[in-house]
Amino acid sequence: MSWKDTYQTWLDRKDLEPSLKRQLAAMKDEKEIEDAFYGPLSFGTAGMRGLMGPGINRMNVYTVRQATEGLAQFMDTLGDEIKQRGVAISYDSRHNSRLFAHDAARVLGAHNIKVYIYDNLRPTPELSFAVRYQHTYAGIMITASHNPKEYNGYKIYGEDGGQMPPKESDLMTSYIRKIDDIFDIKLADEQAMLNSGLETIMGEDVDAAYLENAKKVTINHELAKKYGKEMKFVFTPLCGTGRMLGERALRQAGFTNYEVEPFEGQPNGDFPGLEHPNPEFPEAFVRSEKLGKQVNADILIATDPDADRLGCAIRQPDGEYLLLTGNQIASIMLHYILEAHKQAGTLPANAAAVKSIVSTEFATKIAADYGVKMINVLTGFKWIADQIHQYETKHNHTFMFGFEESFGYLIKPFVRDKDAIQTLTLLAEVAAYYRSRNMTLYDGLQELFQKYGYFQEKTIANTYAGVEGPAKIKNLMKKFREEAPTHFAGQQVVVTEDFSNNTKTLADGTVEELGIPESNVLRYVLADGTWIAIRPSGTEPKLKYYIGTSADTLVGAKQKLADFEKALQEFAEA
Ligand SMILES: O=P([O-])(O)O[C@H]1O[C@H](COP(=O)(O)O)[C@@H](O)[C@H](O)[C@H]1O
Ligand SMILES: [Mg+2]
Repeated sequence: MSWKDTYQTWLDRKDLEPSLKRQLAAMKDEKEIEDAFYGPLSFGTAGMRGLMGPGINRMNVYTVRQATEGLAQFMDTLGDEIKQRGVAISYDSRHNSRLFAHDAARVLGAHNIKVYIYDNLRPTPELSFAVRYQHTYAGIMITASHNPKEYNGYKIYGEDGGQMPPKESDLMTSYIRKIDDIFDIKLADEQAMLNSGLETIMGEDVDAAYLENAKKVTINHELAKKYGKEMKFVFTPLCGTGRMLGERALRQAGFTNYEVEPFEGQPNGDFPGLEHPNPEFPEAFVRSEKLGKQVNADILIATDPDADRLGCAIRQPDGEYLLLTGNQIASIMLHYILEAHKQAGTLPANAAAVKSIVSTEFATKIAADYGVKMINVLTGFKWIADQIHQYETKHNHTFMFGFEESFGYLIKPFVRDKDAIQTLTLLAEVAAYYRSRNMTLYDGLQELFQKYGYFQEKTIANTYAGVEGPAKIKNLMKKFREEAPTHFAGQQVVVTEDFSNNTKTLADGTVEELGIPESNVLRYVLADGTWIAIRPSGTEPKLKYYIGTSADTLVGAKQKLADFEKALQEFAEA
């Protein structure tokens, strides 16, 4: 069916959900209509994500029901035991998240599949936790994470509590694609589901169980006791889900000297004043910085709307706040975890940490210093969860920490996705650790730079929206592959890794295998150790460039980063 035909079938539906009907009637721009109807939403790095509105390439009740119907039909083939184990569901503060979550519950109910759903919004990591806690077969999280307010999304989890890896999500997609009439998906009555016990509401019971597990994050209880009250934080959950669990976790860990940014402490799907409610961006700290200066806070901490990402700004000697990168936050935390365990004599001999291939080598160097193995995986926290699963089955490593440059970290594996709630308490402990040494987090970072080298990284994400977007991104990837650069800013490319065909090509032409699942990623290693990676985002219409470099001085490293960025842009635009 052409996009025009699909559009017509939507126009013809008399019973279309009223708000979608109004929006459809108001759509006049042909490009916009084509974009909404040209093809179905795909499953990317973190499930399905897109603009809300009418159309098959949009998040709305019909596409949510369709995705859930695919999951339900797949679970039908697995038998009653799996269906009784059921599916856990959570949702964030976005518009329609609650509605989509309950619609998903009703679709599952129509297939006689058990549902566990939260009584109110809850963070993504608590959904991952619920899958494991309730032993469900799958999980659904309704969120578009840190995307602008017009977006929503659908993350799907497997029974280990990790987001579904591509093999399973491709299988799911094949079931979803087989559904021809998205307007004819059966919905059960939720009251009847509740009465019969097919649906269970989760709330304080699961929160309490999560918080009990969260106690394991603390390594040195003395630090919070001695220094917890001396340090001042500002915490902003950016109008999302992070506040309730975040505050409880912080308090139980002994950190009570904090303020919650009052406006952003309230869940609000409009995210007023936050075009991107993303702790990666300075705009996320505008309100908390103001409050921070008033109350003289040492640290500002922001969690994204589904509370899986965390960003932080630290007070510098001049009184201004410095926004740390995800790579820096991760490196500081990894160093603390390893150092604290070493001091306590509890660092396991088979300790391992996991990071994505586009994350900093600063952490690799720190891990090596403690004799800890660093394992690299593809982008997507599901790959970190997959490693943890492997360690458990093979008993070969003890998981110490996992992270991605995109502000995602996991400390204890009772959750199998990035977890900003755990991170909140650990970061507070790290700050207390430096306080115990009469230092700030800022001083701590400088100390690590001096010891391991001045590492600097940058992620550049260029947007290619609309119908032509995917082709533009594809052409740029093709250009890098076909006109393979030999140098960037005067440095020779000594290794070219193409993850799409599992090859690692050395300067002398020797080809080796990468041994990582295939993915559309290119990565270059230069003669001076700098690395550059390029990949299309799986969550937004963007092409992402990542650069990581290091030098003996901060100024030197920043200069190198700027030179490589310029060379990369010049090559892409030539
Ligand atoms: O958006 P979130 O916080 O759910 O995070 C999601 O997207 C990030 C960026 O992915 P991409 O570069 O493909 O856009 C991934 O690193 C992360 O694993 C995934 O859960
Ligand atoms: Mg998020």
